Amino acid sequence: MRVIGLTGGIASGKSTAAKILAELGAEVIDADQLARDVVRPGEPAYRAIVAAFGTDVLNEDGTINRAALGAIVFADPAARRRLESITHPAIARLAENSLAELRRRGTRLAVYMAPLLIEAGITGRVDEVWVVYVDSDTQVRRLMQREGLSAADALQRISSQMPMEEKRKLARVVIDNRGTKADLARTIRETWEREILGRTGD
Ligand SMILES: CC(C)(COP(=O)(O)OP(=O)(O)OC[C@H]1O[C@@H](n2cnc3c(N)ncnc32)[C@H](O)[C@@H]1O)[C@@H](O)C(=O)NCCC(=O)NCCS
Ligand SMILES: Nc1ncnc2c1ncn2[C@@H]1O[C@H](COP(=O)(O)OP(=O)(O)OP(=O)(O)O)[C@@H](O)[C@H]1O
Repeated sequence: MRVIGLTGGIASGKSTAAKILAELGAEVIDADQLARDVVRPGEPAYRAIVAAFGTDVLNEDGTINRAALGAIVFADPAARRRLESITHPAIARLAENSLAELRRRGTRLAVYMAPLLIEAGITGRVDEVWVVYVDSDTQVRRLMQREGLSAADALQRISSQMPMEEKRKLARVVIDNRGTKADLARTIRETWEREILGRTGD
């Protein structure tokens, strides 16, 4: 099974790109979804978060208040690293399980979509890295639009990740998402034809 690690900055268009890849036939594993799964009440990571950050980061129903936790960790790198030290090992375990299950089913092509693929040092677990790229003005604009954040908050989130210009240097494939969504769909179809259909002998 070939495993593509799909990454890029926050709001670069990874989820949009992954949806198109899934339509073309790839099996997609989404690290952001795994990050939600590992912090469900009752999970070890949930208990560790409450021990580290207190009950202020909980909703009334006991689930994690993601906006409250996000406000803490995106403003404080030490707190963010603390949260990552709790969640990342659990996310990595679930990702390995999902990949193993896909292998058992005889899947040919899997996409592991992870915003922190490079920062978390897990590029070694995928066969190649694809980066979805946008310039920083576009990134800030789309992030503000999607989350209803101020420019300052959007920039704070972006600066908690490796700069896109550095990420793109580490990629086998750079998917340019500065254009429209239709442009993105066309770029991905072309990439699929070149990188997937064109390399079936691998
Ligand atoms: C901080 C949290 C609670 C915010 O939740 P929220 O629902 O607002 O955002 P969501 O999880 O959908 O993430 C949105 C985007 O934020 C960025 N992001 C998330 N966590 C981080 C982080 N630790 N460092 C830098 N960027 C991050 C990613 O680009 C991600 O796609 C949540 O992101 C979280 O638990 N993060 C820690 C786990 C993690 O590292 N997740 C990334 C996937 S490996
Ligand atoms: N080419 C495009 N033109 C206009 N808007 C776009 C384009 N591509 C994506 N978007 C929008 O930009 C936002 C970010 O895209 P998306 O959610 O796919 O990014 P992401 O990289 O998965 O983000 P995150 O890291 O936060 O999970 C979304 O609101 C999406 O609809």
